Amino acid sequence: MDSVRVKICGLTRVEDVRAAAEAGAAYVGFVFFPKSPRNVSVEAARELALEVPPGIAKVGLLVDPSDALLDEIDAAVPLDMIQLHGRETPERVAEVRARMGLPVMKALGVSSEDDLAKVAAYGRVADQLLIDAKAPEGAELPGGNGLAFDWRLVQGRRWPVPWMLAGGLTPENARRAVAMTGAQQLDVSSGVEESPGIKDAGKIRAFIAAAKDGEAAPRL
Ligand SMILES: O=C(O)c1ccccc1NCC(=O)[C@H](O)[C@H](O)COP(=O)(O)O
Repeated sequence: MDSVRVKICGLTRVEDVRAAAEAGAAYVGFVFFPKSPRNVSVEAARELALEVPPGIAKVGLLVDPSDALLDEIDAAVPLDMIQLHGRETPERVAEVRARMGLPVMKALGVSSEDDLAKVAAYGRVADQLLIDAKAPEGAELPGGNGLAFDWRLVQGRRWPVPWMLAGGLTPENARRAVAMTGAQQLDVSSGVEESPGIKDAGKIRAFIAAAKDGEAAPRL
């Protein structure tokens, strides 16, 4: 079995990019969402992206982006993947994918079985799915809230494309998350922070070690 792959999302500092790379992250994420404490400007994202060693995928996270913003990012930031974390329709996912010429990961917020009905439609247009906890009603942020959903909802499920588990993951629960859901990819943001937008190198290391260890654990 391949090793579990981890995405460290919401990086804002060069030292955090280095910590993620040294710890063995497979993906790093940059958030373009002004209301987020993890928001980075296009210029800052470019600087951070240039620090990422080859072999680690650089993901740009956007929420219902305009074409103008996509074009600005495309011109300046060397990304490998786009993550769409808003209310993008399957048609818009396909448009963004074509416009950027990059693979797209579509985030789906989950709180009940009904939310998983969208998997088939998005699986036809997205390259990957990010299965995250649904943001609470009225929340400022559509993701990065440190909330988990009931992992039993994804146990034993077959997926049309590769997927990542997200939402409320921490160094303490990452091993169990892998063992329980069979996820081969985990995405984390607030669970490896010392404060919003500021990552903790020790937590990043502990998270990635726990995620990889989960693979060897008996399935729960
Ligand atoms: O992290 C943010 O600030 C953010 C803002 C707007 C949309 C999405 C955002 N984060 C999404 C992520 O990819 C997170 O890693 C994912 O939701 C899990 O977050 P957490 O529960 O904090 O680990």
